[in-house]
Amino acid sequence: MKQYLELCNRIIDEGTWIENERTGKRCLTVINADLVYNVENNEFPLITTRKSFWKAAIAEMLGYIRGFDNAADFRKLGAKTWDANANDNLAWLNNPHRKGQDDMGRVYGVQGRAWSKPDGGTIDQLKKIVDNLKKGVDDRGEILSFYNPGEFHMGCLRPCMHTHNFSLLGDTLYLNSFQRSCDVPLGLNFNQVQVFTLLALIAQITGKKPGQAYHKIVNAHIYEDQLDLMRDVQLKREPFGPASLSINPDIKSLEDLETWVTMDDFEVSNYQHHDAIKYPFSV
Ligand SMILES: Nc1nc(=O)c2c([nH]1)NC[C@@H]1CN(c3ccc(C(=O)N[C@@H](CCC(=O)O)C(=O)O)cc3)CN21
Ligand SMILES: O=c1ccn([C@H]2C[C@H](O)[C@@H](COP(=O)(O)O)O2)c(=O)[nH]1
Repeated sequence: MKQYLELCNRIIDEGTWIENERTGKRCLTVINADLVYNVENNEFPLITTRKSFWKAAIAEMLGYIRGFDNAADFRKLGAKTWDANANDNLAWLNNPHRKGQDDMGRVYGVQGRAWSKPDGGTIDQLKKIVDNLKKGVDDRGEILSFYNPGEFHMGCLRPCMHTHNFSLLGDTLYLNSFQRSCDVPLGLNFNQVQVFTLLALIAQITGKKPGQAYHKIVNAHIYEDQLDLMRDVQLKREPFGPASLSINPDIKSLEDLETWVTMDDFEVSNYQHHDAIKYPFSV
């Protein structure tokens, strides 16, 4: 929580106003932030200075693991987060690659599970990583990358958290996650939960101990219409202590994650929080 608050304060104290053409809004922006999550001790990085809808964040991550390309599938799991980007963005609505209502195109999980090879067929990056880690192998390239510039024109949004790089030291699993662009009031609240949970889940299904997760953010911003709520409401509140996450121990394989897992398989304890804040969302 401390590192989140420090980043928010840093943006407010030192940020530069930058025009953003895609959304038509100005963003108060800083470059580079490094966050660390202690998965080993189960210090779940939930924001306490407002209510965090952590189940939707995990649902979104599970949808990426499953390779979803449709906002309706995310909704069924419990995340409404892709509705606007799939259905309310004019550039995407007019894109000939859009397959209809709720289609997101070739984004995130599609790249992670079915990256198109120029010579035909697809690559399942996540399955390769899980198979290797299960065998105790780290080939120094255990990388899940959603960033495929050759297919940006076939998706509704370029991935923000675009690369997850796993490492094994003995039987401890580490994760470095890279994010190019971060909506700190809305997106980061979710992304922190996702980085933590991704390491916890992959460690669980590969039989490894989770260590630390390192989260690198390049462009960290607050949109102009979010600034007052962040500065005058959220940052005026006193944070509470950390929560912890429990994951159903029956989840033992990638196939389990792909088939029967729901949000009922995740529970949070000791989550004390202030009231929800409704931040404006920019499409
Ligand atoms: N401008 C922008 N910010 C983002 O954070 C973002 C995008 N666009 N586009 C792609 C995804 C979608 N994400 C989202 C979308 C919506 C919420 C959101 O509305 N959160 C609310 C309510 C959540 C709920 O009720 O489930 C929140 O209070 O956290 C969060 C992240 C993160 N990403
Ligand atoms: O997981 C996510 C996904 C998206 N965001 C934010 C970051 C930006 O505010 C927008 C994406 O806009 P770009 O113009 O493509 O950078 O979505 C996030 O914080 N986390």
